[in-house]
Amino acid sequence: MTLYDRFGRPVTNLRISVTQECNYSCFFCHREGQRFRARLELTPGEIERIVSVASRLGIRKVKLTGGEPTVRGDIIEIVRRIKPYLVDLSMTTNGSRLRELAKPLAKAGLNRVNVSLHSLKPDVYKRITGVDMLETVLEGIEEAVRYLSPVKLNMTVMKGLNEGEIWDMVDFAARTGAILQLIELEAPREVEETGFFRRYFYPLKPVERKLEEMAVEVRERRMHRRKKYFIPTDHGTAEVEVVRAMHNTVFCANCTRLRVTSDGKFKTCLLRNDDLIDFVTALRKGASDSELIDIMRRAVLIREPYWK
Ligand SMILES: Nc1nc2c(ncn2[C@@H]2O[C@H](COP(=O)(O)OP(=O)(O)OP(=O)(O)O)[C@@H](O)[C@H]2O)c(=O)[nH]1
Ligand code: SF4
Ligand code: SF4
Repeated sequence: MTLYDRFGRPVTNLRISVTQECNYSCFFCHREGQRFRARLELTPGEIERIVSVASRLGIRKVKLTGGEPTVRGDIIEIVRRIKPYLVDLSMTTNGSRLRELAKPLAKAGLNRVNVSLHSLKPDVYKRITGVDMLETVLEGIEEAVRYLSPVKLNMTVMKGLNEGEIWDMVDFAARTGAILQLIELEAPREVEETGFFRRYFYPLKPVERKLEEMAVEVRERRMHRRKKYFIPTDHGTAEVEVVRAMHNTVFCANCTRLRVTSDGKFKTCLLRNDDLIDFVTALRKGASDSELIDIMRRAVLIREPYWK
C-alpha cells in the first residue's frame, strides 16, 4: 500500500531529523525547516516505531538528518534498529565524525551518506561553517567512500564565497569517487527578498547549461526530476547532480518525501511551518499502529507542492 497526497504524489520516503543539535554553525543553516529549537528528542525506540509503521505503508527509504545526526551518542543504535525495515538507509552529515564512524555506521546497516562540503579552501570552509575542520572532513570522506558508497558531496553554492570552486569540486569528486551535488541556496518566499538571500543567492541555471554541454551522458532521477550529468575530467568521469528548488514547479510536483521533526511531528515540506502534525504525544500515550497510521494519513493529506 502506498500513500498518495491530493496532488497524486506518492510518499515513498521519510527524512527523519534525529536532533536539532550541531557542532557547526553554518550561517545559512535551515535545520530541515524546523524553526524552533526543540528540547524533546525522539528515542531510538520511538524512531524505530515510526519507521516500522511507515514501512507498513510502503515506505522503505529513510534519510537521517539533523542538525547533525552524528552528535547523537546513540546514532549507531538508531541505525541498527531501523535498518531491518528498509531497503535504503542514508544520512546527511557534515562529515566531522565520519573518520571514526563510517565503518561502525556501515556495520550497523547504514547504506550511504551525503556529506556537506562547501569548499576545499580551509579559510572559506571556516567562514561558511564556523569551524576549522576541513582536513578531518576530507579524511572522513575517504573513510565514507570505503564503507558507505555511493557518497554524495553537498556543495551549496553561494555568490562571493565558493562559486569559483565549482569546477575544482567536480574534479575532486571524480578523484575521490564521490557524486557531487550542487545545491542552489533556497528559502521560503518571505526570505527570498531579504538582503541576506540576495547577497548570497547564486543561480545554478547557467552552470547547469554548461554541464549539459560538457556531459557525455545525462540522466533524470524520478525524485524531483533532478538531472544527473556525467562529466569527463582528467581524473575520470564525475557524476554531478543539480538541486534547484526555488520556484521550481517540476521539483515540487515530484516531491515524494515526508519529514519527521526531531521532536516527533510530521512535516510535509521543508519550506513550510504551518504543516506540523504531532505524533509523539499519541505514541507516548500508547497509540496502536492503526492510530499512528491515521495520523500519518492526515499529514499526507495536507501535503501540497510549495512552488506550483
Ligand atoms: N526544497 C527542497 N529541498 C530539498 C529537498 N531535498 C533536498 N533538498 C535540498 O538538497 C539539499 C541536500 O539534500 P540531502 O539531504 O543531501 O538529500 P538528497 O540529495 O535530497 O537525497 P538523496 O539524493 O536521496 O541522497 C538539502 O539541504 C536541501 O537544500 C526537498 O525535498 N525540498
Ligand atoms: S552542518 Fe548542517 S545542521 Fe550543522 S549548522 Fe551546518 S547546515 Fe546546519
Ligand atoms: S514541496 Fe517542494 S519545497 Fe516542499 S519539500 Fe517538496 S520539493 Fe521541497
